This record gives sequence, C-alpha cells and structure tokens, in this order.
Amino acid sequence: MSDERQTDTGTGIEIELQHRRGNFSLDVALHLPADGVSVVFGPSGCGKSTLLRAIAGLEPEARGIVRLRDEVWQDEHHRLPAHQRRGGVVFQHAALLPHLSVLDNLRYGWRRAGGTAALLEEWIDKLELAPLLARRAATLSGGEQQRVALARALVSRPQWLLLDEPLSALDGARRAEILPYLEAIKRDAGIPMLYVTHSVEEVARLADHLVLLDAGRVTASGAALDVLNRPDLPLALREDAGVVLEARACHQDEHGLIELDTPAGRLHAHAPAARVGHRPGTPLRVRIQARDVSLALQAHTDTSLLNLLPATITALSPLPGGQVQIRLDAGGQLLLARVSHRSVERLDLRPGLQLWAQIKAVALLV
Ligand SMILES: Nc1ncnc2c1ncn2[C@@H]1O[C@H](COP(=O)(O)OP(=O)(O)OP(=O)(O)O)[C@@H](O)[C@H]1O
Repeated sequence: MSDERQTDTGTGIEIELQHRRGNFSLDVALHLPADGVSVVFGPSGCGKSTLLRAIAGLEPEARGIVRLRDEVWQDEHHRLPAHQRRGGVVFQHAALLPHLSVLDNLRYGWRRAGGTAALLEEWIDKLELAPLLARRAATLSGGEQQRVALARALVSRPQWLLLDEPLSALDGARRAEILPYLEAIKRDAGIPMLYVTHSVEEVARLADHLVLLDAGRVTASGAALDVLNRPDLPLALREDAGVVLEARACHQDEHGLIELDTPAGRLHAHAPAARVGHRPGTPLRVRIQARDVSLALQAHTDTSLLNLLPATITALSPLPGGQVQIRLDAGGQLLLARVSHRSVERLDLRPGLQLWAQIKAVALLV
C-alpha cells in the first residue's frame, strides 16, 4: 500500500513514466513531496538509475509526465530536453572536468546558472572545499571529487537535486565521511532531492520519503520511517533488517560515545571520529539492526552492554535457517530482535512477555 493519495498533488512532484528497453520495462506512477529527500531503493537492475535518468531527460524514449510543482518537464504534449530541465544531477562517478581546477569546475555550472558569489561561497564553506580550490580535479580522491560534484550541482541553482548512487564508488570509510555532508545539504539546500541507492544505511540516514522499486515497478511509497519499519515488506526479511528511530543528541563524551533521547528510552551510541561534536539537541537517526538486539528476562547490570530497554513482545515470526524475528514494543516504539529458535524455547518467549532488550552501544552508529 502507498500513501500516494495522501500527498498533495497540487504542490508536490508528479511522475508517471513508462520506458521499455529489451526485456526490461519501467512503469511507475508516483507523487512525491516537493521538499526533503525522496529515496528510491531497490535491488541491482530494478530500474533505479533508469528512473532517475528518465526524470533528468536522459532517456529520450521514456514517455509520461514529470511535473515539479507547476513546472512541467514533460507531459503528453511536450518534453523539455535534458539541458533545459533544472535538475542538478550527480552520478556515481563525479565526471568533473579533469584538467580544470576545483574552483573552475564549480564556476562552470555556476556562471551559466547566474549564481551569486554568496551561493558559491556558501557551498565551498559547507562542503569544506576551500583547501581544494586550486587543485586540478584529476588529482582529487574519489570522496573529494564527489564533494566537488555535489557543490557543482548545488551552485547551478537546480530546482531538484538528482543523485544516482553518489557514494557507491567509495569505500565504507569514505562513505561515512561524506554522509554528514549530504545531511547538511538536506538540511540547508532548501531544494527537494531524489536519491537513488541500494544502501539501507543511506536510506536510514537520509530518507524523508521512501520508494521501493522492484523489476521496474513501485512496490511501496510513503514516509520513510513507516516504509522502513513495515514488517510486510522485503526489508524486514533481509539479513540486516532493523528499525530506525528519530533521536536527539544529549551528551557526548571525549571517546565519541553519545547519549541519545529516543522514543524507546535513553540509548548510548557511537559517533565515528569525523562526527564527534554533535551538539545537544541535534536531531539524529539511529538504526538498530535486529541481529544487534538480544533479550533477557532480567535487567543485568553486570555486563558490558550499555543499552537496556524494558520491552514487551508483540509477535514472533520464524525465519529461514532456524532464526526467529521478534517484534517488541519499547515505550510505544517498535524494535526488532533476531534470536535462535533454541533461545525462544529456552526463555519461553511469547507475545505479551515483558523483558529487556539489550543493545551494544558499538553496534549503533550515528
Ligand atoms: N544501456 C543499456 N542497455 C540495455 N539495457 C540496459 C542499459 N542500462 C541498463 N539496462 C538494463 O535496464 C535494467 C535497469 O537498469 P538500471 O541501471 O536502471 O538498474 P538499477 O536499479 O539502477 O541497478 P544498479 O543498482 O545495479 O545500478 C537492467 O535490467 C539493466 O540490465
């Protein structure tokens, strides 16, 4: 089920696109909010990039409607070519002009779009590009190139930022470094973003609205936390199934351990070194994977586990391979735990049982 009917089509983004290529066909109808980050998530080959490219006007054969508020990029009567659609596109590889300096790369799109000096300075500052400005683009690392590509898209004054797996060419550490910049863009750019990924981590951190795509069709579309936490969707059966909680930073110690206020109670999590310095009150998201949650009938204080939440079992579902997924209510917040069938028998786990959910702080990254 989707929430598409609940979205205000007068002010939102409307997409109806059909595209056939060999055995693959894309057929989607979506209403997206005209602000925040809409993430398109799905397995390899499901058509995420094709959808983004069709929106950007890069798939000339794609038919249908692309309308951003009252701006029509494409409908049954006319079709703007890609260069007239004001979408700032960032792909997996930055595609900078390699022989030009970073500053000249930024100026390239900025000049054509009639951007102000303040806009250029704003994104140089927010994406921390000042030390790189004189470097030739070809000499930058992959992560630096993507930061420049993001800034270049932003200073071209797009109406919509279209990001096609911008982190997927980077290793885990580089991805963790760039995610906070994407969060800053989400917070400060004031333009809607369409973000294509197959990373649950990126969905959890960035998505306001989430679209699940499978074999060229939309299987779910709605508020991100609702879709992420729905038990009937394939996300709940993945090895890395979990829930995402909205949290607020309270206090952070000098080792990076951070206390979070969440609907499930006070939690401790780790912030990687690059992010040490979350100010109290900063809104954050924390993802708790089912396999990182263990269950105890009593509140043990003699373990290294820092997170102990009172919870009630609401449902048990057997999984392939002798595991059981357990749904918990912790202060009104859904949590998932994954335990072995033997533990279910030994502890007589059943709906209605009150117990303790234990979560290692080092398993939670914010
Ligand atoms: N240039 C092309 N010519 C023919 N078929 C293509 C071409 N590009 C993509 N396809 C096919 O179209 C389908 C959708 O591809 P697309 O790249 O949109 O998927 P995706 O969800 O973005 O995948 P990934 O996560 O691996 O990037 C796939 O079956 C793919 O093999």
